[in-house]
Amino acid sequence: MGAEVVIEGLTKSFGRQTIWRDVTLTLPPGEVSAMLGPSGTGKSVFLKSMIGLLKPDKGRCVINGVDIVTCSEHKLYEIRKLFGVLFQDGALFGSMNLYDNVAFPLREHTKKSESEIRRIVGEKLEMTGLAGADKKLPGEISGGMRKRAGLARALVLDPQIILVDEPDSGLDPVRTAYISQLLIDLNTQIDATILIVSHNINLARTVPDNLGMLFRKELVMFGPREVLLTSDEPVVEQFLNGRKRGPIGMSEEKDTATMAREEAEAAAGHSDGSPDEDIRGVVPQMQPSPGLPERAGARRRMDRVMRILHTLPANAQEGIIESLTPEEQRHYNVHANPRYAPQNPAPQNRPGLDDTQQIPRISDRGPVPNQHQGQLPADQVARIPGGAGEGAQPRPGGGYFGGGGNGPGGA
Ligand SMILES: Nc1ncnc2c1ncn2[C@@H]1O[C@H](COP(=O)(O)OP(=O)(O)OP(=O)(O)O)[C@@H](O)[C@H]1O
Repeated sequence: MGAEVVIEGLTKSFGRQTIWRDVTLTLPPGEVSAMLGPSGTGKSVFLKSMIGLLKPDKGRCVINGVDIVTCSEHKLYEIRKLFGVLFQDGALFGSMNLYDNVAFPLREHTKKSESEIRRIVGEKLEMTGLAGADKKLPGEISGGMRKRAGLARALVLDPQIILVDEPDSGLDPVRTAYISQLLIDLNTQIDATILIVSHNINLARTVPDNLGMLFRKELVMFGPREVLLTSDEPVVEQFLNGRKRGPIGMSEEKDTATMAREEAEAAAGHSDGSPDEDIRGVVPQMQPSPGLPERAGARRRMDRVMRILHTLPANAQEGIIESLTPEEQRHYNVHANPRYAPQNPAPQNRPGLDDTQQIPRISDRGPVPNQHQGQLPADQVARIPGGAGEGAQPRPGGGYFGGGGNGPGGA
């Protein structure tokens, strides 16, 4: 399983310019997380800080018990070997063919024989769909292939943590879907902890287990995907819907007067070309390709999220319970909230829910209640079995759920 990354109070400035401050989050081991944020909010700086390429001003970033902010150069060198990084452009050496590019970290960092290197490189090229392209130069292949070659190279040292900087940059939506699938498949196969930085809405909605967002030099939120996907936080809502109206402006943020004017114009019927439909709500997550086993990270995440369910905003709780199959609802001893079902005239059929459990999408229900204020009333809170004692049940795949668990800020 991949390594857990615990980040506490991380702050980074360049001179007098603070990029972000007091970022605290935990990347759960073996899960896929994504960090969103408008351009220039410091997402790439965040990735570089995580591998020690940039030094934060304060805070901690702890991996396998080592705080990479304060550790020695030697320790940092060792910790970096746990990482595989896919930079935006693949960062391939232009004069080397794909084989040599992918073999490079093995030749640099290990004493493996050329025959062993050939085996590993062949395996990684195969995994990334590049078998047969090993003799090509980076300049001779498409942007999508360069990304996959960069990913193959990021995999050769068997990383426990994979950082991916904007996997969709320069790619069309179809190639973006393929690279997204590849990331989910890799997570299934090697169970590494993955952090993706992106501003692609579709990728954000369908790929990661956990979602976070940087804005105004702060981490707006970080937690299970359902929290962000059902949030009515204005900046999150604007971002997920790709709207001009909202706090994010052309050069990062707008003043209150501009926002008020835009609201008034919209209320008066002015269209700024933004989509009308509110796409908030939990959509199904991308599954591993057919033929691959169940994703262990997804199974662990489900157990983890069900342990912290009662701490999450009401809409997120609802989205999570709705996305469970009836068997899973029974297993976790939760049920979809019946408040909405009878009032829904034409519920969309959801796989895994019987007629009485059909619940309208959040966007079908009119205004979303503010989920950041308080908790659900006690009678509406999902009942979660307690610790490993009473109520704990064996899972089909082994192990028990209950006990422990992070707060919502810790994903
Ligand atoms: N080495 C550096 N020295 C000084 N400033 C820097 C350095 N690297 C990044 N910055 C500044 O940090 C800010 C955040 O940059 P960063 O590239 O992390 O943003 P981003 O969120 O990844 O943007 P995008 O989505 O457009 O890639 C920018 O204002 C940038 O100019």
